[in-house]
Amino acid sequence: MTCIIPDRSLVVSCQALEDEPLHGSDTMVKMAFAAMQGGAAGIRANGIEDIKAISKAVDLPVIGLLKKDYPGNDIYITPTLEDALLVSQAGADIVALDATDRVRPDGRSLSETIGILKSKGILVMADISTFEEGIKAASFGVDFVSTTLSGYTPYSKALDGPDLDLVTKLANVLDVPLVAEGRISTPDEAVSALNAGAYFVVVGGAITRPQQITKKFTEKIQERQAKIL
Ligand SMILES: CC(=O)N[C@H](C=O)[C@@H](O)[C@H](O)[C@H](O)COP(=O)(O)O
Repeated sequence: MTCIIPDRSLVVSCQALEDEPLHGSDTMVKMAFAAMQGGAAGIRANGIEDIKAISKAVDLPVIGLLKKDYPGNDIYITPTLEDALLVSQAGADIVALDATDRVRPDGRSLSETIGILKSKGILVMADISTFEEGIKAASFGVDFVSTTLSGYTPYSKALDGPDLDLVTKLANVLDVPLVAEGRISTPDEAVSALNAGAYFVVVGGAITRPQQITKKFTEKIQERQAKIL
């Protein structure tokens, strides 16, 4: 399969929600530029404005998503077909969507949603949380399966680091590229995910969320203080 994102490469997720200090398309474009200068092969971006701005300004493939809350529903990554179409129209080269085994807010099944997107020639990344969800999403014809939501559904295990077990198991059986995403904090963890069979890795907070990076330092320093006292 020809892929617009090279094998064994790094995609940087440049996202800042409204309540985060770096929120805003100007900042996210700068983050994406910085990622490109560092050698990233692609960008993952959230929200119509950020997707438009980044895909216009940065010459890298963009994996787009739309984080949106629907009252009474837990799905928040590109929850509906309409959201997915908006992401595609905004200029995303690949549309990432929640592909967990949960009821979608628009009442469409996952297979129907994927089927419609594929009939329009849209590349789809399935964000899953378990092995079974990965197998199911692949059978519905997605182009990529990503471990994005492992640890973020009530029925998946929340680990401190990346879910390398899930990466290994899915990479072994899937015919479509398996993407390792979620809690990859160091270059060594990224390499471990590639060694486990990931086609490419997506790294977010460890590169683009300075408040998260700072917290790692302050926590270590506090731990040291606690040992001394
Ligand atoms: C669970 C969820 O909502 N993940 C989101 C998906 O787009 C982003 O907030 C993450 O930053 C992205 O998946 C990369 O992961 P990490 O920031 O851990 O490297």
